[in-house]
Amino acid sequence: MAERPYIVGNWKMNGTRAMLAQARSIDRAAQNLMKVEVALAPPFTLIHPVHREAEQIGVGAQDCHPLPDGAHTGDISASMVADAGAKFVILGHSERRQNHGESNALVREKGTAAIDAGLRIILCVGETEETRDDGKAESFVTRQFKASLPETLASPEESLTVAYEPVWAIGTGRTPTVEEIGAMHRAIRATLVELYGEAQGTAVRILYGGSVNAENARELLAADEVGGALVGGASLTAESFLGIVLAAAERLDQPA
Ligand SMILES: O=C(CO)COP(=O)(O)O
Repeated sequence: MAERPYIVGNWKMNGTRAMLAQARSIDRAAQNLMKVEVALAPPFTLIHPVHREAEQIGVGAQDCHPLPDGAHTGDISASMVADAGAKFVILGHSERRQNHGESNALVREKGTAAIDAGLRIILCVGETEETRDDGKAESFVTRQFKASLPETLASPEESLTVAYEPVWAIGTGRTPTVEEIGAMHRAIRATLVELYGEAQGTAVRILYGGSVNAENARELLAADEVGGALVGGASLTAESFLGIVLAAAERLDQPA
């Protein structure tokens, strides 16, 4: 695992101001676990309130529009989430690809807009169960990843995190094996090195996401090339999320 693991909670369409107590607890605990980088991506409505609570953890958005402003009712731009306190944005999540028909090309445009607005991006990729059963998971994800990335990235290490989230593992309680995760993460790593060279390509963190919880985190975080986790359901309470953060911290203390 990378030197400083990155554990990110994606609250999806969950959370009202009552959830701020969870964010506060997570932030306070993270202050004693500095060797793990902890972040939350609440819904748009809570970005600024969570930002105001957070002394230690990073705050991000779950999406942004590719344009900076204009007549786009109901949309939120990258500079708007940055203004609210977001430091990063999750892009290309499979729920957006499925529910909003987001193409690789649109994800790429959003990524470019986010970087221009000074945000880091967490770019999500992942195959469906059918694609995995066909034996095409790695080739699919590699192609999806290349086509979703912003065309140029001045500093991939600073601006990019990749999240491998198999669609069939999200919210299902099912996860790939450690070997399957390792194989996919090695394929993504090889693509990063091909695109950005050895030094930059090896410095980008690759997170695993999909049914990560406090019980399985230790095992999943031990897979090859896993630099942290993107967590959905188990990030909604401080107790379960901090269990994952602790697993990441303990993993660091063990020999490889
Ligand atoms: O989609 C996810 C995080 O972005 C994973 O969600 P779950 O952890 O609920 O499976």
